Amino acid sequence: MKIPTIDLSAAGKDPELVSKLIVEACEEYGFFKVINHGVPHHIIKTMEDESFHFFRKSLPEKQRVGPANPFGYGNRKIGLSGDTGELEYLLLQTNQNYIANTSLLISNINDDDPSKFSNTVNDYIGEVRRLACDILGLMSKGLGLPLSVFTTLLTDTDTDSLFRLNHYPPTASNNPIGFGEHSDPQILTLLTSNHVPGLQLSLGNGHWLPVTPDPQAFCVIIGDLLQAMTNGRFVSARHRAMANTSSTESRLSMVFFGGPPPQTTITCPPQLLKGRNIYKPFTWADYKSHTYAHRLGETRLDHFKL
Ligand SMILES: O=C(O)CCC(=O)C(=O)O
Ligand SMILES: [Fe+2]
Repeated sequence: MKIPTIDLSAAGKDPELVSKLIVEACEEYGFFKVINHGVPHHIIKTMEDESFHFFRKSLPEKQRVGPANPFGYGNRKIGLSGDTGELEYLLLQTNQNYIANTSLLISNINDDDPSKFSNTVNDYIGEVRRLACDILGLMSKGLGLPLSVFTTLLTDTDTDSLFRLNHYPPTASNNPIGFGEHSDPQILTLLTSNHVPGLQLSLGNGHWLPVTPDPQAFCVIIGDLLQAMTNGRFVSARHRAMANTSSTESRLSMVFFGGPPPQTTITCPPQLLKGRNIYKPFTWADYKSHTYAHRLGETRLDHFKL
């Protein structure tokens, strides 16, 4: 079993081939890596530096940006339904007002330049959103759909995308789990991490495939909404992160979750529908309420099966 790695620079010359490889990876794993993705290295590096700068602050300082209810700084508690893991995180909405306000709160702590964090986050999000749209465009092409069916959901002014910084400090705790098994609820996730390992992909039946960390690559993870919009043809990948057992180094993952405007109806486009619908139509707002009310590890999409 090997995680597919797709060279996006080949899409210029042979978009049909790259689209086909992406569709195959989405059907088989719901998970693949992309390289030569065009996100400049310095944008990723600056985001990583700013993240570590934040996580190095004292606990009471970080807690001023929390609790994550659901947004802001969180420590060990994941979500509001009792899940826990060996990590701390910062979960952010991606709209500019929210980023500006959070950045003020963060920079006030140490009298940092208030625009530093917001500029870094905005630059990063701009790049990963562009990358997410490139990938969604290639998926649509591979599925024979109009190119914009999925991308408009992320470019709409009301797009409900999130950005999450996960910090896994070295831990001697007995809890082996950093971030428990789950699928991401949105459309598409783009994750990059530093070189410390931890991420694992579920192969079903209790088997897990460790994902070799590659700071030059992005992991692309299919979310529940894309599984519903393809009527189950694409699978949302179940994954988890193990606690960081390195003795000295911290693990950092930076995760963009591309989500649609809350009132978007999620259903399979007629051109793609073969046979009958597996899922009843629902809005993203409905799906979020359901998600927040349940445990991380539940197969939340099953609730919307017909
Ligand atoms: O940190 C990781 O590698 C996984 C994090 C994750 O799955 C998430 O934030 O949804
Ligand atoms: Fe995830």
